Amino acid sequence: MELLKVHGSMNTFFLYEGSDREDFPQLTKRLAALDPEIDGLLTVSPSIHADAKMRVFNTDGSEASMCGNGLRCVARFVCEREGAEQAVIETMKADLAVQKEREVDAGVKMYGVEISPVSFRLADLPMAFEDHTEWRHRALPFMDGEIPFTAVAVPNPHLIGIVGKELQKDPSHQEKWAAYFNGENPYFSDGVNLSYVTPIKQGIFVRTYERGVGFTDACGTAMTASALVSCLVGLVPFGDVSVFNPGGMVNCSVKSADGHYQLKLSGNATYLGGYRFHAGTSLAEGGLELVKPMDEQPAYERFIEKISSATAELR
Ligand SMILES: N[C@@H](CCC[C@H](N)C(=O)O)C(=O)O
Repeated sequence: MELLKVHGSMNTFFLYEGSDREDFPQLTKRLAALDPEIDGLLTVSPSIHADAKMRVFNTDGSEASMCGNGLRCVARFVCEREGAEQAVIETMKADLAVQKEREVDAGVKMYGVEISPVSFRLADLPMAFEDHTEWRHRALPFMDGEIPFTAVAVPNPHLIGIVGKELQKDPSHQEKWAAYFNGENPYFSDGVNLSYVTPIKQGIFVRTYERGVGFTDACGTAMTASALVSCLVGLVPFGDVSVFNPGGMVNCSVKSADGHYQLKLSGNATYLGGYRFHAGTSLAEGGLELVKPMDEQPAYERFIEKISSATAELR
C-alpha cells in the first residue's frame, strides 16, 4: 500500500488514496504503532458529487467528522491531482470548499479550507450538563479553577478554555481534564478535543489535547474554533486571526453575518515523503518503508524559525 506522509502545522498524517473498503481503524492503529510521529490517517476516495471524499481516523482508530489541518493536505493532494486551484471535498457532515493560496514563505505550500458547520448546541457535540443547551464562556462548576469554557462543534466537538500564561506553560491541568473527558465520564459521551487559548501580542496561542490522540502540535478545527471564541469574547477583533500553536502558525478568518459564522483556516500543507506499508499479521508486525524522500520540511522549519519570537513569552 502506497502512503504519503503529510503535515499541517506539524499535525502529521499518512494520506491514503484508494477504495473505502479497507479496515481503516485497524490500519491507523498499525501505522501509529510503526510511526509514533503521526496523529492519524487521512483517506481520499471518489465522491459522487464532490471532487473527492476525505475521512479522518485518530491514532486510537476512532473516526472523526472533520480535520482542519488534514483537509489542507487533502486539498493540496486533490488540487495537484486535478491541476486545479480549488476544489470541493466531501467530509462526513459537509462538502467543504478548499483553495490554493499564496506562499507566505518560499517553498511552503499554502491552502485555505472552509470549516463548517458550526454549532453551539450541546446536543451537537454531544455534551450533557444538567439541562443546559449551550455553554459559553463560563467556568464549569464540576472542574477546578475559574477558566471560562465554551463548547462548540465545527462539527467535531471542542471545549475551549481561555487561560493565562501560567496554565499555558504547565499543561498538567489540561492533560488531567482531557484524559478524564476522553474516558468514562458523564459529560462527553463521545469524548472532546480540549484546547487552552492564551492571547498574545500577535493574536492567540492554542494548545490542544485531541480526542483519540493526546497532545498534538496543532489541531486545525480547534484553532479555528478558538479563533471564533476569541472573537466572540472580545480577545481579538473579527476578521483575520493569527493563531500560533506548538507546531507553527495559521490564519483563521472569522466572519459573522445574521448569527451565522463563516470560518476559513489557512496554513501550510507540507509533504514529508512517500511510504510503502507492508501488512503483517499482528499490530506490531508489518513495516513502513520510505520509498520517495521529499525535501519540503527545511523550508517549513525556516518559516517556524521566523515566527518563533511571537511565542517566546510562553516558553
Ligand atoms: N487534528 C484535527 C482533528 C482530528 C480529529 C479530532 N481528534 C477529533 O476526534 O475530533 C484537525 O486538524 O482538526
